[in-house]
Formats: sequence, structure tokens, C-alpha cells
Amino acid sequence: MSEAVMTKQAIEVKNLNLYYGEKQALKEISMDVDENTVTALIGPSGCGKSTFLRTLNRMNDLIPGVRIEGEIQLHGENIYSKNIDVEVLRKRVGMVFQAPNPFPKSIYDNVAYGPRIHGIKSKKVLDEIVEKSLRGAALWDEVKDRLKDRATGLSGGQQQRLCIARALAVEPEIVLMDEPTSALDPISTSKIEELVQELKKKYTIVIVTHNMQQAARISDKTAFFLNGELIEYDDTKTLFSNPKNQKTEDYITGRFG
Ligand SMILES: Nc1ncnc2c1ncn2[C@@H]1O[C@H](COP(=O)(O)OP(=O)(O)OP(=O)(O)O)[C@@H](O)[C@H]1O
Repeated sequence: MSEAVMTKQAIEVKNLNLYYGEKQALKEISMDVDENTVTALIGPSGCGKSTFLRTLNRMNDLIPGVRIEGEIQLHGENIYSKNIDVEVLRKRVGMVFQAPNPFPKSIYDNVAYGPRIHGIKSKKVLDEIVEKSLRGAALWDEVKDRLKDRATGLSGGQQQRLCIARALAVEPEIVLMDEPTSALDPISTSKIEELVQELKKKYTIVIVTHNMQQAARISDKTAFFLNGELIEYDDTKTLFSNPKNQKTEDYITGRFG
């Protein structure tokens, strides 16, 4: 087995800087994320949480004028090296967005979409992937009798779990979530939170949240960002009970943000 496979770190970020044109949005970020953990990114609006999340699957590449310096390794492989296939990278690093965004297709076709793009044609194999992914997203029992129905007819919470199933269908290593519950009611939110706890057994999860209680409930580690800087990164319990930096303390006690 190569060293890269044996490493327990899913993500290693070193001296990452990101500029939107002249404006620097991320400043010298260095942090490692262990496999099979949930890492929460917190901080006030505009501090760079989503920008940082998007560097992990090179989504920022799509934005004109973006410049990135530094290094990000996924399981030991530099994702900004020239010979990286970005399509393969996005298969390895799935993403779930703030508002559920299912395609205007059936429930089945939403989940089968990624595997089909990656060349899977067999109905039997697709059936298996769809069932496994929907089970993985804790949605199977609610939709198994109506897989051909349009996804847009599901409730918001179900749609978000469908988007999670869609991400799982291509067997990612890492799942990025950008405020996945901010558009959901409390019951749907708690279902997603329970699901995140299940998912970390198989995947590494990085989640942006505005909700500090949520970060405290579901994450193993928390990173506090402010003005593009990583101010503090620690075990979630330690960060919330015994922050080392005054700015972290001010933020978590509600003095700003
Ligand atoms: N596409 C873009 N072009 C130019 N500037 C951008 C772009 N996206 C984000 N920014 C700027 O980069 C900074 C960080 O934004 P980002 O969205 O990453 O913050 P955030 O912490 O996720 O905020 P929020 O919690 O409001 O989503 C902000 O100043 C923002 O205005």
C-alpha cells in the first residue's frame, strides 16, 4: 500500500491564499482534516467559509479572476497540480448546497445522473446504486414506491436528502456541505444532522454552518474564520468551552457576527 493510502489525513491545506481579483479572500490558511470526521467551518458572513469550502473541489476555478496560491492535498495528492483531472476530483469530493437543488427529473434519475455520466449503463447496477445511495441518505423508505415521481414534488428536507444521495451515488471520499440546513425546518434539520453522524462512518465531512449550536452538536472539529484568516481550529468541545483566541471567544459568545 502506498503511503498516500495509509495516511489518516483526508485533507491537508498548506499556506493557502485566494484572491478574487485584487481582493484577498483567504489568507495563509493551513489546516488538516482527519478521515471520518465532521469539521465545521464557522465565522461571520463574508469571512471566507464558502470560498474555503470551494477550494477543496476546485469550484472556485469556475469564477473568473480567481488566483490561488498554496497547496491542498487530498489523501496525499496535490489537487492543484497540473495533471489532476478536475472531473475525477469532483467525483472524489461531493458537494451539497444551501438550498436543495434537485434536477427537474425523477427521483431515480437524480441519483443515477452521476453514475450515468461516469459511464454506468446497466439497469441492474444503476438500480443497486440508486437504492444504496437513497438508503445512505436515509430517504429510501420514504421514496421507494415512487422513484419515477418528479424530485421537485418532495418536501424541502426530502429534496436535501436526495441531493445528499446524489452526491453519494458516485462514491466520494469527502462530502462538502454549504449550510445544508439553512433552508429547512427544525425536524428536517435534525434528520440531516443525524444523517451527518451516520455519513462520517464512511466519508469525511466538511460543513459550513451559521448555526453555532449545530456546529457544537455535530462536528468533531471546528474552524473559526474571520476576514479570510483561520483564527482558531481545534476539537469542537475545546473551541466552544475553552477558546484560546479572544476573537473566537468574542464570536462564540455573540459579541459580534
Ligand atoms: N465570486 C466572487 N467574486 C468576488 N468576490 C467574492 C466572490 N465570492 C465571494 N467573494 C468575497 O469573498 C469574501 C468571502 O466570501 P465567502 O462567500 O467565502 O464568505 P462566507 O464566510 O461564506 O460568507 P456567508 O456566510 O455570507 O456565505 C467576501 O468578501 C465576498 O464578498
